Amino acid sequence: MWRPLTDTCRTIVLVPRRALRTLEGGSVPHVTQKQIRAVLDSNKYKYSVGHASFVLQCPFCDGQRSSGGRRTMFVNKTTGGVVCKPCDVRGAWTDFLGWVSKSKAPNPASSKVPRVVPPSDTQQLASRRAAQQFWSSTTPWEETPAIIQDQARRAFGIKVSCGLCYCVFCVAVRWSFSPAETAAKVPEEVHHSHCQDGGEVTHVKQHSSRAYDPWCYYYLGMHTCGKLKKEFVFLVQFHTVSGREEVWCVAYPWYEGGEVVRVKVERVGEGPQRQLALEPAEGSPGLFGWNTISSDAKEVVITGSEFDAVAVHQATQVPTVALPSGTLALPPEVLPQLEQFEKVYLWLGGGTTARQAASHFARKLGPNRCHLVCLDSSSSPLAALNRGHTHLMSALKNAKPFVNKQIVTFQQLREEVYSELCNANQVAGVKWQRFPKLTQALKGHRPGELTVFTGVTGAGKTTLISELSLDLCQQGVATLWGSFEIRNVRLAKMMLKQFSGLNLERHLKQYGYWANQFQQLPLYFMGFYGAADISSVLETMAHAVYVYDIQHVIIDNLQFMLGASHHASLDRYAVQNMAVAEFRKFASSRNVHVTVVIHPRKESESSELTTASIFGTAKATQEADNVLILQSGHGSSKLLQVTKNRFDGDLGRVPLVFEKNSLTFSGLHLRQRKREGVASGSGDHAPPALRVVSDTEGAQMSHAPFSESHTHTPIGATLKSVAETESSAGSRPLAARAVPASGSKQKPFRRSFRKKPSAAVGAKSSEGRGDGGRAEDEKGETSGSKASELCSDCVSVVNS
Ligand SMILES: Nc1ncnc2c1ncn2[C@@H]1O[C@H](COP(=O)(O)OP(=O)(O)OP(=O)(O)O)[C@@H](O)[C@H]1O
Repeated sequence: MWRPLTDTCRTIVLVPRRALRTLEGGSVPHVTQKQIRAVLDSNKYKYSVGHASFVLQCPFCDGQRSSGGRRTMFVNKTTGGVVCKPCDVRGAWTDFLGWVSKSKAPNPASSKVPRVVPPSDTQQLASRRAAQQFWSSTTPWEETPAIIQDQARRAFGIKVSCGLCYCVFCVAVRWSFSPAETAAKVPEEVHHSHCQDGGEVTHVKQHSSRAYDPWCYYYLGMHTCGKLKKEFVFLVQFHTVSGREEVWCVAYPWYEGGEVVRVKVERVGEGPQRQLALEPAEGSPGLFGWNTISSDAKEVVITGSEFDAVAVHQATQVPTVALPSGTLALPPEVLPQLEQFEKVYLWLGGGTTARQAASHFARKLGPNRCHLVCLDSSSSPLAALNRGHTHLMSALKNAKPFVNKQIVTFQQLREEVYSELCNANQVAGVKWQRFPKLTQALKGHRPGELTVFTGVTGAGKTTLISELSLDLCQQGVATLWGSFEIRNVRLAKMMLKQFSGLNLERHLKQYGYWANQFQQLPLYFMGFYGAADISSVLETMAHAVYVYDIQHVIIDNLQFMLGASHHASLDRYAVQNMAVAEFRKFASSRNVHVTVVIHPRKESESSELTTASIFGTAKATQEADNVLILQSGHGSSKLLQVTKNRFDGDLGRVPLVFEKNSLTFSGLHLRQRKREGVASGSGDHAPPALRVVSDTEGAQMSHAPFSESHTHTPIGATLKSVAETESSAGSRPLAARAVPASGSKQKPFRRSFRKKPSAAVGAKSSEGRGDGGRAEDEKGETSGSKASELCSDCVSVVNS
């Protein structure tokens, strides 16, 4: 039977692990390749020019630690960041300069230069030990209950087409072995008849000339030896609102130097239940499949998911690795590992998002060696293999070189155009979940566009744009905020309220819980405040796009950024036009969406703003792809007007209602409750469900040993899945435990719901389902007659 949960098989922290970071204004290291070369030359370092890095013998490696390692240091060409894996030295370019000046060695390669930054040996060893201990506590696949095996196959889309071991899922098992463990003897020749699809049988021949063959090893392990030592499915705990929960996960090891250094874990489940984790939580990202790559391999396939990697490898036998965060990011930390390859195939899937990610990654990897693989317009390698494709090898052969030229022909664009036609929905961009009417007008948020956003002073521009960007960020759009008008602490506080849907000043005990969730968003802030030099802002943006794969940059606002004093000699309009042109260029060349807030010129307060009201010349609106205007209405209600939409021309008005407790304009929480009351089952397209926890629970969770659990898929959706798990497990509904805030005796929400029988039912049933605490909670927070007015407004927005 599968192993019971032990202390060693303990809880893990969900990924992507991202901290909210501030990119210090002006202090982002700016270095050119010329400068790096000059420093290396002047210090007499011998180096070669790699694809993404300069490669040199590490001057910091000491004999002991680097034994067996390659003593190779990589200096990133774009950032100047340095890495030497054997001695675990890593740092920024400025660190490197500091070490070099300290060493003052006439012959640095041979002298004893003090190692400056690496973590202590004990730290590194403890981290590796934790990973290996975790890895060894996995439960063998063949010992997992059949029901879990089926669930896992279904969840990961793995079609088992034969009764033997040669399905993709089984094959994946072999990736869990270290080279030492896999030194098994391979029989002279083994024939498998597998992957039957529609009557077609693919015969795979294994040759004895291969010292080690993954598939045969599994074959031997399973059928000759009868038992495997380690597998990759095991039991792990996740922290939930109700406490610890035991769930099945698949573990993907990241190897370095022949040993497991970290394990990525994916929860077995469908849709929003898919969660990721890393053990240990702290450490560098790695590549799945690295242990299968020989040091002299000259080509590699990079996929977005682990099972895609296995599928490609199975079908083509070409060295293949999977990225740590799929199509979301290519962390610079893994670039040195990929330096050895002269040819890199990027096979991230067939959709528009995958294509865009592949193009972005190709620029980071060095465009000249990159080839883009696309089997057809929508399928991943695994899906293709499941369909019985025997053409994965020819897809690799037909891979197109990455086009990074000024002149292209239609022939080169032909497939991309076809893919866009097939994936019209994806091309339209990421949809706002909180603002469906905005999605209806703009269709989505697309990379490479410039949005100009305006509204009168104090209308709520920052508040609204914050919620709009948060909505996208929760869906995985990596976001960089440049707030030149209000400090980052205030901005983050506002976003946290919008994220939790709570007035956290009244629920301080829940701060830890929500902060832990919020911290996992791919959200970054520039450290500028007040006027700033546009070139430093652009440099910071470029750095963030390279290092953090930023997809959305917000400049709030342009007038504050430009300031008055900076360009006294120049016409203000000219300065603004220049800045707008730079942002336009940045958006197009980097394929990043840039949103710029611009104040309007002073106009009569009674009249509505128009496109022509935007301060400056017509340049800003001409350059923009989208123009959004926040129109002030009566009381707390406002309108967001779309006055320009270059994508498909649809214009429109989005009704907004300001909710003071959560500083939101979307009415998300009310809409959520109403839907749960009216419709049964929310489905995949439901907006993220945020939930209320009681103060006591919040406090417990924020101090719990693994309270930093976080999600890969939109956080709200994951929390919702947790709620479902809870209620299905028959645990006490959360609403019953939620502590209502003290205060007002009014019941505005309940009253307004009572007007509509279906909504009233919903309010009641939502209590039973675990989120009704919010109704109790909010009734204490929403005060005065405005509250009841707000509530009926929101219901009407929902109805509309
Ligand atoms: N509809 C609203 N009703 C009441 N208060 C609001 C509304 N919208 C925003 N606020 C509040 O008004 C204040 C100013 O909002 P915000 O900073 O978003 O406006 P802004 O348009 O960006 O201002 P500025 O013109 O100074 O840039 C904030 O405290 C915000 O919470």
